[in-house]
Amino acid sequence: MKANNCGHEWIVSLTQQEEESDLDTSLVQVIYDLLEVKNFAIYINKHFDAQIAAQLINKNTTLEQLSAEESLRLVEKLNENKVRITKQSDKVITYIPAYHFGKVIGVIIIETDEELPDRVTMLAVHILNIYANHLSLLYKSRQDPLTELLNRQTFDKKVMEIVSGNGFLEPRSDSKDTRNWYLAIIDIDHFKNVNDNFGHVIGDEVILLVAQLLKNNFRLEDYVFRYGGEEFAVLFQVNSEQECNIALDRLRTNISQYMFPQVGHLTISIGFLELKNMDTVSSIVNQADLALYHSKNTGRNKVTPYSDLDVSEEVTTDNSIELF
Ligand SMILES: Nc1nc2c(ncn2[C@@H]2O[C@H](COP(=O)(O)OP(=O)(O)OP(=O)(O)O)[C@@H](O)[C@H]2O)c(=O)[nH]1
Repeated sequence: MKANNCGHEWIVSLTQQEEESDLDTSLVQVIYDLLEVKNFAIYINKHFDAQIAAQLINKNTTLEQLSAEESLRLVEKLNENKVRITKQSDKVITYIPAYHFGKVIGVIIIETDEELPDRVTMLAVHILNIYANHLSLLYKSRQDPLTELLNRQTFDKKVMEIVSGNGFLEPRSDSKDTRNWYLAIIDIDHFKNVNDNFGHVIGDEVILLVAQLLKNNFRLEDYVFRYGGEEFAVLFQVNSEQECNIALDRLRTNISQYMFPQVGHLTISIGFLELKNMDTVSSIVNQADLALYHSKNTGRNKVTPYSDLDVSEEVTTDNSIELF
């Protein structure tokens, strides 16, 4: 895709993307067209969070890949300089930062024989700005407005991406061992009483506080969703079902000990399962749901693994039935 001098076609190509992965593909193509060299690597922090390492967008780069620590350090360094150029033997390395609201959220590293013309560097800066703005819009469209957790539409997509092995969610980079993906469905117990006794505004505040407690109890790279009104879902990686049970039980205890303003103490019920050998989002959710119902039906304030259920009578054979 060639562009005229102002890069109009490139801007159109970036801003028409509705999926993050398509936006990334478009950025890689645009940068390639602009530079006319293949020796570049694009690192972007998709979480807009300085504590999380920027991830490599063009995985087939010919440049040596940075570790998480190196990319964190590089992004931090670029906060002090706009574009940075270094010379290494006969190579020129150009670092072009990607900004979002004044914060560096990523970088393009380019290796060339000669210094890049100023016009090319400036166009790359502008393209990265447009990319970052569009990325942030897509990011916001995936969030629930009250809690800023990921929304239900994003949940379906992410589960599908995990079980289809499309690699949208990568294995945790700091672990050598194999971690598996788990889904937990979490529901506030007797939440109707909160609304009835304290009103919907306090009810909303409770939902917001539970959302924050959930976020605090999981890692930044885990995915926490507002699944429905007072229902939440979490996709996260751990080594074993036992480890998963311990983590979720810790969350259950933390919430039961938390003093909600005006309302006092509340509890949550949880059902969870490992994501494996399952093909539809609804079958996965149905199973997590059955485990959650078990927690509800056996006294609430509990964590139930789906694998603990005697499912012979309970599992529906019709995957189209949503139990939520
Ligand atoms: N304030 C507020 N309430 C909501 C929201 N979404 C759903 N609800 C309320 O959440 C309540 C859910 O009630 P139920 O499904 O009966 O469940 P529960 O009272 O939590 O009881 P158990 O789940 O059986 O422990 C209903 O009263 C809904 O109106 C929301 O966004 N804000």
